Amino acid sequence: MRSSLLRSVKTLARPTTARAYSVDSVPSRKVTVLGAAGGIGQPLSLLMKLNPLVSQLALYDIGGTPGVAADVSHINSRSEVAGYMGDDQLGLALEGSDVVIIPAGVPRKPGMTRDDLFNINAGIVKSLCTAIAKYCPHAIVNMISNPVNSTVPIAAEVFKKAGIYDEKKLFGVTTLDVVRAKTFYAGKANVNVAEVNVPVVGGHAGVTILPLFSQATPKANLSQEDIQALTKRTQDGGTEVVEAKAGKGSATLSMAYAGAIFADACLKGLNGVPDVVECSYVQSTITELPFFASKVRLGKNGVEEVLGLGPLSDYEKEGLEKLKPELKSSIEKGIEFAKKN
Ligand SMILES: NC(=O)C1=CN([C@@H]2O[C@H](COP(=O)(O)OP(=O)(O)OC[C@H]3O[C@@H](n4cnc5c(N)ncnc54)[C@H](O)[C@@H]3O)[C@@H](O)[C@H]2O)C=CC1
Ligand SMILES: O=C([O-])CC(=O)C(=O)O
Repeated sequence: MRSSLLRSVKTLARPTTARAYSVDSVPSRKVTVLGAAGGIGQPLSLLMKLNPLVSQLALYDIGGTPGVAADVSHINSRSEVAGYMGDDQLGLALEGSDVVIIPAGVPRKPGMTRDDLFNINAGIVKSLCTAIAKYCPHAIVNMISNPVNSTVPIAAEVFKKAGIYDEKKLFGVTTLDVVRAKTFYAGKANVNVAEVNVPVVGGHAGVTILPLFSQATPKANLSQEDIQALTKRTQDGGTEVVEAKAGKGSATLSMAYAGAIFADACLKGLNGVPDVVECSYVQSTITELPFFASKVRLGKNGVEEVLGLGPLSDYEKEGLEKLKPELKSSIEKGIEFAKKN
């Protein structure tokens, strides 16, 4: 799927007209980005403009979107781009949308946890999801805003209150954890990164991020010490970027890449492409927790199947038990917030 995105980018990078690929055979799909003028929003908007599965691209933010939309719209690819700014244009941005991607809200600074973003981002996510329920209740939602472990349960509660909740259509985007696990594993195992697959399960914060290196392919004979170091680096990947950016935000470019891969997978699923599987944080029964990230098969209605964990090493079993209390309390915090507010 990563290679197909790269293929799409290569195809579109050639100086061709929009007719170079068969538009007729590809369904019309509207994608809306909420928070499109931000650090993630801008490069994500660029990548979605390069995706030939998108026919309409709506870019919404509280400010700055006319400029981003004008800029991106000059790219000679399939989709028509429109920018929307401020509350009174949110409905227009969302109407008719098939996939809504949400990278809206504040990012971390050094010393902060993702949960420290809760107070500001919970309210932002709640108001955006209220608008989604009103203007595009059947859209697939890709939640990027942190803390994902809580913002996804908030979205679910908002949708339940509005009477439109469909658990098959709500996704917490954990693709960046997979992207990191693949990169770090390939480096350590000295294998071709393009061929690497590593499932990452649990949630999207610290120890709740559980990469399953015992299931990584191609197989490599890494020591237990190496596996533990890779696990820790994957769990701390976001913090590594926050510290390197030294107060100027968190991962934006790698996140835009990861967000574009996940949205592409959702669009492929909607279009009926078979066997589209990605890790995502979804409503789940594979553990006792109501939301959990695991491999998910995507289809015409969103989640087609939540796949199981597969065989775990003792180290991973231990990690799974360790992550449950934190993930449980983040889920409960989100649900409580949405019920009270
Ligand atoms: N799921 C993941 O793996 C990752 C999640 N993130 C999260 O993504 C979020 C965004 O990060 P950045 O783009 O770096 O932040 P940023 O501050 O650069 O951009 C956020 C954008 O959201 C906009 N915004 C704020 N309130 C809004 C509202 N009510 N409606 C629409 N837009 C609104 C802002 O105007 C801004 O343009 C953060 O919460 C961050 O923690 C970041 C990296 C990875
Ligand atoms: O670490 C952060 O705050 C942003 C994030 O979620 C990530 O990079 O994985």
